[in-house]
Amino acid sequence: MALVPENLKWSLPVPSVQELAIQGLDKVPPRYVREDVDKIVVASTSDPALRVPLIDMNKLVYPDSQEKEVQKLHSACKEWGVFQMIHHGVSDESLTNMREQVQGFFDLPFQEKKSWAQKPGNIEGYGQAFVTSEDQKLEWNDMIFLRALPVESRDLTFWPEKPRDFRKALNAYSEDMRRVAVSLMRFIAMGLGLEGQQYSDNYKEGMCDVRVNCYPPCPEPERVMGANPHGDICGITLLLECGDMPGLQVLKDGHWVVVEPIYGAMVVNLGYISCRSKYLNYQIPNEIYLIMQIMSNGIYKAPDHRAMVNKFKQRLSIVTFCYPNSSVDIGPAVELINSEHPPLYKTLTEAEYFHSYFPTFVSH
Ligand SMILES: O=C(O)CCC(=O)C(=O)O
Ligand SMILES: [Fe+2]
Repeated sequence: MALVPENLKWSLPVPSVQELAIQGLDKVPPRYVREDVDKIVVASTSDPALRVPLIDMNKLVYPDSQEKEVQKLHSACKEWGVFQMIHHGVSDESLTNMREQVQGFFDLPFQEKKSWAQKPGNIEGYGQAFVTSEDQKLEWNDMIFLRALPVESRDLTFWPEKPRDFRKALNAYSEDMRRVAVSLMRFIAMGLGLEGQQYSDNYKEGMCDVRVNCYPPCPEPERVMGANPHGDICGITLLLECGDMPGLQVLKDGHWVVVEPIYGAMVVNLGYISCRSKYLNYQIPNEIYLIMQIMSNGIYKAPDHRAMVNKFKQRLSIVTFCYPNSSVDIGPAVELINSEHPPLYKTLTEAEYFHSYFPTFVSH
């Protein structure tokens, strides 16, 4: 059973940003202008210590390099909550197919894309996310959000049939992403000193939602947000860039750090159930409850991140939110609890987890 907060279940219709962008405006409309864009940005190239960690899945797998790489993964999860991962095992063909289909979809005329538009009362489909009031500031972003796994959760009325191979590519890609989550969880658990297999098994039948973000070129990129600062509502997020233009930024020690795309790498971030009313337009209590953070009893962090946009180039990102199986209880790993480290979180079923912290969450 998937759970969605009431106020995330629908989005008010607002203009397509791609359609706005082709009008050749020299100023952005007032609803997109943000006076609060936090400008403390540190380019990752300026300071090696502020470069997002790089993890090599091959090194995690091979016995000779495993111990060292697991340690590296552990510090990445602890200090950053985000890393780039190479040699993740997904074929170039699957990545390329998915990129091409996604690009092809956003290249369709607006009227065609609208065939798969969001509908009232439903979060899936093509449109703009989380617009809940007429005076809310808008993000410079069009997107399509689809539940991809388990297969029974799919609603094909929202799955584009154009380009022709979109559905096929997404089907294969989502299975690939779940496999990556399963392998990676083994090593994340090992980093915490846990027996990896069980945590990895927890993701085998898990849910995957896919969101493709399209950030069109913007006449005043420094005055808008592509995606507001937020944390992801899931276990782990796997992000694939479609090109080489940076946009994603991660908050680290008070600085926004640019994540420079590495061709073929995935960006992995630990997801949380978050709630910074400062950032979000919807009201959720002011605490952070993080699936990974709970599992690690507070050892790991979930990063706030945001997306910035570019004056001349469109950017596309393909984001997969992976969750553990819905039958798995969410709570600190028992192995991490002892008299020196009491549990920081209660153990709850998935349903209790959503309901107790987020009274507005309802099942659908
Ligand atoms: O496009 C990006 O770089 C970030 C997108 C994101 O954070 C999300 O969709 O949750
Ligand atoms: Fe995100």
